[in-house]
Amino acid sequence: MRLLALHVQDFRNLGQVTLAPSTHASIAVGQNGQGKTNLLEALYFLATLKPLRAGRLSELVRWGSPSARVVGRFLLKGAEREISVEVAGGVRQAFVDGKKAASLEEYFGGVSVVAFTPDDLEVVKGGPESRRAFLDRAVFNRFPAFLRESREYARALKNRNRLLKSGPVDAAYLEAYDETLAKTGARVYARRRALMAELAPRAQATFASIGRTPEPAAYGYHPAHLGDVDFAGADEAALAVALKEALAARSRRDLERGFTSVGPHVDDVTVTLGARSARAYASQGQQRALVLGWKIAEIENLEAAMGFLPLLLLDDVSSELDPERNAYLMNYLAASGAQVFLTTTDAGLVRGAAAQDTLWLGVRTGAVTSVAPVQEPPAQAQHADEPA
Ligand SMILES: Nc1ncnc2c1ncn2[C@@H]1O[C@H](COP(=O)(O)OP(=O)(O)OP(=O)(O)O)[C@@H](O)[C@H]1O
Repeated sequence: MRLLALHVQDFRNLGQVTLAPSTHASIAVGQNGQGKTNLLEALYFLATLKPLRAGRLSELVRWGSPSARVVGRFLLKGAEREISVEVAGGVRQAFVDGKKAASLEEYFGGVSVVAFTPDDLEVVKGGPESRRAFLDRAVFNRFPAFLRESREYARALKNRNRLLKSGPVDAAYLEAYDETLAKTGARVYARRRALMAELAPRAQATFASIGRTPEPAAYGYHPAHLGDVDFAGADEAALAVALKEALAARSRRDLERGFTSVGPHVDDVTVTLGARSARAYASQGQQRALVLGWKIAEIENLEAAMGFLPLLLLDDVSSELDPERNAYLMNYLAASGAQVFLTTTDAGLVRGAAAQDTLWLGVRTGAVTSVAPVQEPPAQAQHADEPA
C-alpha cells in the first residue's frame, strides 16, 4: 500500500495542501501551533474516518469555511484507488473514486494506518479509558469491521443506560436490552481477545530488545466481572451467555446507579513489568518503552496479517523519547521500508529516519510547502592537539 498523492482543503488551520509524499519518509517541520499535527490528523481521518484527537467532527472544519475535504490516491495491490472524505454541518461523507462509498468495508478496502502520538506515550500511566481507546484503535486497524461492531455495542449500551435512568423497569423488558448488549459485547470481547493474542507476544519480544530492563513485560486483557467463564477458550456464543448472566446478576445495582457496570466499556488492558503493575512501578522511560514496544509490534503484526506495511504517522514522538530509544525508533523506521509521515519542531531528532528520497515539508500558519533537505550538521572541526 502506498499513498501516492494527498489533497487537503479547509481542514483545521490547513487551507489548501497538495503533496506527493515520499515512498519512505515525509517529514513536516515547523514551530508549535503551525499545523503539523493537523496534517497528520487529516491523513488519519482519511484512513480511519475518525478524528485523531477526541472531539466533534465540526471542529475539523476550518473556521469560517463551510466544509473540510481530504482526498488520497493510493496504490493498493497494484491498482490505484482514490478515497476522500468531506465534513460539512457536523456530518461526514465518504467517497471511493468520486462516488459515495457503499459501505465502510468498501471505503477502507485495504487502507491501513498506525498513528503514534505523545498522548500514546502517556497511556500506561493514564486511566483505563485511554487504554481502552488505545486498544480499540489497534483492534480497528487489524479488523476494520470493528468500527461498525463497536458502534453497535455503543448504541446498545446507550439504550440500556437510558432505560436504567428512566426509573423502575420491568425485568422482562430489561432482559430484551441485555440480549442485544450481550450479543454485541461478545463480539467486542472476541475482537479484542484476537488482537491481544497476536500482539502481546510480539510486544513483549520488542520490549525485551529496547527496554534495557531485566524484567519481562506482559500485556494482557481480561474482562472484568464476567464470572468464571474461561475467557481464553470460550467461543463468542459462550461469551454472550456469560455477559448476559453478568448483566442479570448486576441489574439491581445498575438500576440503582443508572448505568451498566459490566461489559467491554469498563475493561482495562493490564501492562506489567516483572510481576508488577507498570502503571504503579515502572519509571516514565520504561512506561514509554512499553508503549514503543506495543506500537512496533502493532506495525509488524499488521504487516504479517495483511502482507504489507501500514502507513505510519508519528506526531512529534521523538521529543518525548530519550536519545537511545529515539535512535532505536528512527533506525527501525529507516530499516522497515514503511511509508511514514513524521512531524517535529527539531529536524535533528528525526533525521535518522530520513533517506535520499525524503520529502521535507515546512509548515507555517497552515501552509505546507516543500523545503530543502535538512542536512547533517557539519562535523566539528578538530584541533590537532585534541584527543581523537
Ligand atoms: N477548525 C480549525 N480552524 C482553524 N484553525 C484551527 C482549527 N482547529 C485548530 N486550529 C488551529 O490549528 C493550530 C494547531 O495546529 P497543530 O495542532 O497542527 O499544531 P502543531 O504544528 O502540531 O503544533 P505543536 O508543535 O505545538 O504540536 C492552532 O493554531 C489552532 O488554533
